[in-house]
Amino acid sequence: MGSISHLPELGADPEREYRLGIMGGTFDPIHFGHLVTAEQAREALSLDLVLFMPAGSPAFKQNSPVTDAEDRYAMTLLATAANPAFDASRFEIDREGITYTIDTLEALRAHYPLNVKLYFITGADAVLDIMTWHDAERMAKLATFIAATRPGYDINHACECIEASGIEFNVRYIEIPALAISSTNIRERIRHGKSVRYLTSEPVIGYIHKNRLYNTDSRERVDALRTVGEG
Ligand SMILES: Nc1ncnc2c1ncn2[C@@H]1O[C@H](COP(=O)(O)OP(=O)(O)OP(=O)(O)O)[C@@H](O)[C@H]1O
Ligand SMILES: O=C(O)c1ccc[n+]([C@@H]2O[C@H](COP(=O)([O-])O)[C@@H](O)[C@H]2O)c1
Repeated sequence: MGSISHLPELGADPEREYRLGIMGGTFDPIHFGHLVTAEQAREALSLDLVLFMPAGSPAFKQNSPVTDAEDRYAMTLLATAANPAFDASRFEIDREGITYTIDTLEALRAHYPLNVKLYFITGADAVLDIMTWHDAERMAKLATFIAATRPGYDINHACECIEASGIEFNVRYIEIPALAISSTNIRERIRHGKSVRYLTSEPVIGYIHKNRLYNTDSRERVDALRTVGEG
């Protein structure tokens, strides 16, 4: 499974409880919806730190093309750099195979002493199907799930689905300022030459343009190279 390198120190004082937030996502690209969600969760649950964890090979996106993990990690690093309570982790992108949250939570649990509590942050869409995630019952024992409201998704419905599953998830629901931003929409806008300013941070936008991510040009370039390679 591999160890988690470069992890921040937490849990040194055995008399104190520490709270570690994990913001998991594909982050293709990371945007202000992710950052607001993490920051509001940090404040609402008094988290000591939020670790942004780009998924290496997202379990539910096996049939969709996903941008190279190094690019998604670089953008995550750029977007989180200015917040002292945020950190970006390579753990899931350095792991081989399909990325399952259970593997990450088990590794974090083994790494930190028990006075460090784990909080996995999700939006209302992702939390809706946590009962179908790999090894959901074991996962439910390792972390509290923070479910944040997201425009277009019904948090009450998510709540009902989780209850109906019969798995005893510990879920905390939080209301956050609504930002109807998605990575899909950002990718679409770039493909059509539209502005993505104020949907994600300037350094992320700079990185996208410098590396020609998401635009038709780069897609055509990849296809052309593939054709040459095959020919
Ligand atoms: N605007 C938002 N408000 C609240 N939560 C969000 C928002 N965007 C994403 N999230 C949450 O962040 C986590 C990671 O999301 P992800 O990286 O898949 O972004 P996405 O915008 O949903 O991407 P895509 O459009 O490619 O599916 C998920 O738990 C998701 O619910
Ligand atoms: O472990 C699983 O089976 C699993 C299935 C779907 C999603 N997840 C995690 O949920 C987070 C959001 O996923 P996504 O695909 O919406 O970006 C991310 O950390 C994923 O690794 C995890």
